[in-house]
Amino acid sequence: MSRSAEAHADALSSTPESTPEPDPVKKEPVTFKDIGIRRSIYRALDVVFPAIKHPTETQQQFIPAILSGKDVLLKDSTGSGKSFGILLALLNKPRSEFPGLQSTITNPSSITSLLVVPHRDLAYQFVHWVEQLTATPGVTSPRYGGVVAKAIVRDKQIEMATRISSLRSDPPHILIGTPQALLDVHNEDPAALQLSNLSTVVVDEVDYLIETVPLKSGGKSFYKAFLKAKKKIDRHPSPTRQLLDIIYASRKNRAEQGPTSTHENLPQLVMSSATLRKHLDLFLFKEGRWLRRDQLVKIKCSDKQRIYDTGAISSISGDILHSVLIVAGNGDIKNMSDATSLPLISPGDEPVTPEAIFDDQSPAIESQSEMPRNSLAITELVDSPSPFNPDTVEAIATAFALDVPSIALLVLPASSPVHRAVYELKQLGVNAKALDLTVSDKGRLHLLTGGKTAEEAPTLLVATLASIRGLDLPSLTHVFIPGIPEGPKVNGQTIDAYLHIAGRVGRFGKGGRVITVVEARDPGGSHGVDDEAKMRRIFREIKVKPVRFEHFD
Ligand SMILES: Nc1ncnc2c1ncn2[C@@H]1O[C@H](COP(=O)(O)OP(=O)(O)OP(=O)(O)O)[C@@H](O)[C@H]1O
Repeated sequence: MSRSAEAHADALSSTPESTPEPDPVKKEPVTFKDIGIRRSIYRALDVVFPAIKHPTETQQQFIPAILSGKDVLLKDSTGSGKSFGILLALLNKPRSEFPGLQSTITNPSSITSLLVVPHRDLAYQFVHWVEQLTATPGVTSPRYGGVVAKAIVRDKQIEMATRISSLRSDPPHILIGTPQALLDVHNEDPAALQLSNLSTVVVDEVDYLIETVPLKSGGKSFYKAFLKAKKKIDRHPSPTRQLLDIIYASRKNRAEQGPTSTHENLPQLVMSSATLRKHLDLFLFKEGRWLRRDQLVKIKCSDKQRIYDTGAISSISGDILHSVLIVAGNGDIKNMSDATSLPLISPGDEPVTPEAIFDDQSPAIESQSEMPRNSLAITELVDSPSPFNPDTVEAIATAFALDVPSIALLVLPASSPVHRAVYELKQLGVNAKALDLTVSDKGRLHLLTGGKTAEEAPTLLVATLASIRGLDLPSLTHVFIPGIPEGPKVNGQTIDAYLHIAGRVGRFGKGGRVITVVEARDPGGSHGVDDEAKMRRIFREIKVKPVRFEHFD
């Protein structure tokens, strides 16, 4: 890496909690070269991603930090270039040597970085970015020494033995995998992942992959619930926790015995998400102990989120319009009562401070499982009762028909039957498909590059939250959410879920629309607070003014 990048990273590490002031002397925009990215990569960027001209503010901070070998804890809004920037940093690293070559490994190359992601579509997105960048002449320099990236995900089609032999014969420079798939390989053949020789470990969407129990002050009953939840997690740690415990076992053991050594030969650790709550932060240091406190750069660029007088919430990306449709059960579909077509921020409203959200300490224990693909036969679909409210499905189909030009995404609650929703939407004439980037190269290319296939009717992709985190689908314009995301209660988990779902649109200068469809309910009825009021609370928390969806009353 260049000296300037090194100096930059050192400066960051000396003030780990703060964002460094921009250099007042340098007026020219910072380039990828300035932050230590090597020539072949920034030239490939010019060719393959011509819109990516300069590193974003966050990338200017975390790329040099990663290149300098520091540990990094990164939080910035969805679509701010975290994943892409991390990948550039990993590509930039030289390939590690494999010490003490083992006779069983035929290729002397070693795995330099391990990138842990929550679901397989995100793994394929990373591989796709690598393929695009390295297809450019000059980028696949001999320094990679073989395969640049490979994905390891749970896949019934690929035998474990095949996976392992592929890793052993052609270990990639960057191994991208879902936690359970990686753990499966490790359990079968501990040497295949080369965990003891890694230079970098990245956990993307870390708050999803490492479960923690919020520390909320409260009465005895809360404390009891807290202890119970904590015990459960400790007894059954997520695959990501297990993997990190294996990789950083020596650091953890030493920490239990006394002060940590800064000279351990363990990989740097990078953790990233758009939402990182305090209890995870605390856990990472107090109990996880995988990170090195004295070698840590913390980057939290939350101040870039702004509200516009359109009512949209935005990062450095485009505006996102938020609407809520209420279905009444008699065929009525209307906008939520206080949505406005000329939204204004009232003078008393403070500018958005997502730190308030960051500090929220609400129960948030998500399922850590890798989402199995729903693959029910059509007959089973028809015979089983629908778990969906038909009015909600109809409202989504109508809104889709009226407003979506090309591609929209419907994000169902965790463990909802995706194929059932696809089936029901198709019955209403919607060109619905389960989101699956593995289906075909053509389909993947279409989705990941935003390419248009003019002959195809507008498409509604259907997925669950577990399989859309971090995904970047450039041609997406609309996101639909049936009901309170990860409801029924509104807490920190709900708000994070909404932010991650909404964040699939409005990325890097593009606009987008998020439409939540909720049922009208009697507030005094058995459900207590109605869903419209819950949506109002979510919008208050994220400082968003809902706007009317103009096709309805
Ligand atoms: N420096 C840049 N300039 C312009 N576009 C960029 C830049 N870096 C990344 N992008 C583009 O921004 C989009 C979002 O990037 P990315 O997926 O890395 O965001 P993210 O912060 O990881 O989002 P999420 O929190 O949802 O995972 C991608 O299409 C990527 O190509």
